[in-house]
Amino acid sequence: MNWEDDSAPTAADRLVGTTADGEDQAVEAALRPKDLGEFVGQERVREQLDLVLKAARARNATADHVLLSGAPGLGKTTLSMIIAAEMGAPIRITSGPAIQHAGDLAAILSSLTEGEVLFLDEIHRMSRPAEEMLYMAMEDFRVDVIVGKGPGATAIPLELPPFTLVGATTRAGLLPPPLRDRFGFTGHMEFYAPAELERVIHRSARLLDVETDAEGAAEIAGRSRGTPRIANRLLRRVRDYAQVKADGVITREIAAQALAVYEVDARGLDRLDRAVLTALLKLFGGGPVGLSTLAVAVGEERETVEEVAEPFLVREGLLARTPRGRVATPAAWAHLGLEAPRRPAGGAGGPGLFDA
Ligand SMILES: Nc1ncnc2c1ncn2[C@@H]1O[C@H](COP(=O)(O)OP(=O)(O)OP(=O)(O)O)[C@@H](O)[C@H]1O
Repeated sequence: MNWEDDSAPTAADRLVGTTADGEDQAVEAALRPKDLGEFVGQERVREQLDLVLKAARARNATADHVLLSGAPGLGKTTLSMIIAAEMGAPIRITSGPAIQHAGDLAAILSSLTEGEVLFLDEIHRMSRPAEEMLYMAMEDFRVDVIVGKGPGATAIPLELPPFTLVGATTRAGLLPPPLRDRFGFTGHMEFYAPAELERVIHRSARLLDVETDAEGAAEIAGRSRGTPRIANRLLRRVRDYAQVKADGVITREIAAQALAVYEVDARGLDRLDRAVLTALLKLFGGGPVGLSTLAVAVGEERETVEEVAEPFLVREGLLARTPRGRVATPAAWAHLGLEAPRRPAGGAGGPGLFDA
């Protein structure tokens, strides 16, 4: 396999992408943990949430509104379903972008039943008027429905049954403070440690009826970028490989071979990530180089490099964004098996950013 193939890498349909495609959605439903006990990792959020829910149950009350923040695929939807299950309540699922008008939200809110959980994904992308309606609904369980237009418009108050709003966002910082303050509990979801992802993989393998040994699960976990959604997706691709090329059992060797075919390397970098790093190292000597130049070099849009490839490379400590441009770290050279050039200390170009 040739990682440095010339053809342009593409961001579409990434095996290590964080959004769920059609296949993911179908399988994810079957793989979702059903209660807090089954939910792997996120110890602090789980423990705090457990208290919130137990206390609400003891008071025979509806649970406080919950805000879950964190990257896609870390389990926010799963946790909202668990909250409903633990409260013995039904759940309604919608998302910020689906609520364009305050009327859309009023229709949903007015049809909720007592104690129901309303899961609002991407809550930071809701329209302003809907957001303002939500303030009152969360606090007073009441909305004002505006009837008519202009000077003749009247507000008709509508009582709502008590409900629990579970808001999810990848960008907690984008939420206006009045909205953030109305949540009784905020849980921040962290990326998962490899050992936690191994547990996710063993659990999913059991549910999918695939035999996986400890080392096989560890190999997949190490390439899953701290994200259960990616771990589950890689597991399914490795399962295919194990069935077609071997006896169906996932070992370290089989997992490594399978993921080499899919171009996901030992650290979870895919073709696009590697193309960006390779260009940075080989064409620009490790940088600094401007984002636009780097994007042209890999034949991608600026936004793709900045929003799709870079966040993980930065998180992994392979690339740094500096005021002078993108710079590779020593770990990047080591990861691609290349030797960093020695820069003359204090020479013409000034001292290298990572000179000893
Ligand atoms: N803690 C966990 N334990 C076991 N499986 C998990 C855990 N968290 C997530 N998963 C699995 O990962 C997949 C994605 O989870 P989920 O849909 O809840 O993520 P999300 O954070 O809501 O993503 P998005 O922001 O894209 O909606 C699901 O199949 C779920 O079963």
